[in-house]
Amino acid sequence: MHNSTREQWPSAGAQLPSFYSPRTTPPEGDLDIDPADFSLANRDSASHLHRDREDDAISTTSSAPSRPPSTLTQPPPPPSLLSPAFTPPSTPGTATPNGSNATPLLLSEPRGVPVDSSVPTGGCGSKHPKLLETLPEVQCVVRARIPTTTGAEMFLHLYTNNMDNKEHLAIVFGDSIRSKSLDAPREGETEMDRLVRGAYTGRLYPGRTTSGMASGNPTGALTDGKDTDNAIPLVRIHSECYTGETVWSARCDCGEQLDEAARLMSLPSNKAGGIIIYLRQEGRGIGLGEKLKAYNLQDLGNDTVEANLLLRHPADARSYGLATAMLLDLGQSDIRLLTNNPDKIRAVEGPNREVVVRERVAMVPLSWKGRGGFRAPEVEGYLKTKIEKMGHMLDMAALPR
Ligand SMILES: Nc1nc2c(ncn2[C@@H]2O[C@H](COP(=O)(O)OP(=O)(O)OP(=O)(O)O)[C@@H](O)[C@H]2O)c(=O)[nH]1
Repeated sequence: MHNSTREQWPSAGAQLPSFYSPRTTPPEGDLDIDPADFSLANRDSASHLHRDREDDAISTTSSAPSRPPSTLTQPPPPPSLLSPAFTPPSTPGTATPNGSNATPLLLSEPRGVPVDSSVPTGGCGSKHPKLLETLPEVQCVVRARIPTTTGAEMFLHLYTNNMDNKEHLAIVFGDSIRSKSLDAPREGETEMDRLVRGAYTGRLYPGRTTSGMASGNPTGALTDGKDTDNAIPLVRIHSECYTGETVWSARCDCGEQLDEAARLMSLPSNKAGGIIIYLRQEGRGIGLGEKLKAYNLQDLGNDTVEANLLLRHPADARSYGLATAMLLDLGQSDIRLLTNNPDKIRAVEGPNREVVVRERVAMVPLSWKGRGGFRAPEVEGYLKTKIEKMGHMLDMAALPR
């Protein structure tokens, strides 16, 4: 009944939120987009070649999964639709430090800006997300080594929890980060059981029979999961996006963000390792079916926030308690967070700041930096709405030239 009401929305004008006023022009007009900017014929072949070489350099020195080649070899964009004017001026924490002169930006570790969510000027926005009073319980039930197509290796950790029935994931780069719940001995289990569920040290090889951690305390890894020099690992909290990660959607940059996070965490200079917490909250928590309806509403002239609200969903229906609990299980109470989303910073810290975000590392779209990425009117509108309506901290003016 509820659903059918939603589906009849176009003729049910009386049910629209009071703020809703249909656009009279398509969004392309609003954004002043010239479709020719996106045509193949308009590409600059010289800069195209230059970027191909740059991408080659990345693949030999760093190793992270990447999008299909076609998304990496586009020319630099004409002046972006997203100008610095869209970014709120002097928002604390929006600055993106330049890469060092000595190390090429692509190969250097990303720089972060210090943030402190406990003070209003701490660079975490002004909103106070509603947090659960207690953190959910999580358990890592299995992990496995995943060699990736570019040579990087990571350990995929699969979690269960007491809040929902979904399989949330932690993608872990580096050897020093371990899950406490995975490593804890289980009653009655054999060494083979431990090997099969991934609770071992080092690597598996044919014929191996011992986990290397019979005492429940893995040799060669610190129990607090921290690297020896106490460096703070890079963390990305990523929400599932089937369209952007699997079916090549150019409506959002989710796939590119996932790849870029993996690339940064795989850099040899990133000694502290990295974690991508992959949460199963598709479509900012509204699910794939509802997100596809939102896409249709976007094609009818609404932005991403308006489309959610028209479907009677909040602009963002996500929560991050599971991410907090998973980070704690992985031994991380201080992190550097890769995000532009101020709500995410405070939310991932948990109700009692169980995890503290020490630095924010900006997630700048690759096409803004003139090194690959992709452009499309839809993703430009998506990013514009994030900045204008959701307070995302992106500052074109601070980018290195
Ligand atoms: N409802 C809705 N969800 C979308 C749309 N486009 C992408 N998403 C979802 O947005 C989520 C991606 O958000 P994140 O990658 O966590 O990024 P973010 O919170 O916006 O901020 P960053 O950390 O700065 O990237 C995924 O769950 C996508 O499925 C859309 O048009 N509508």
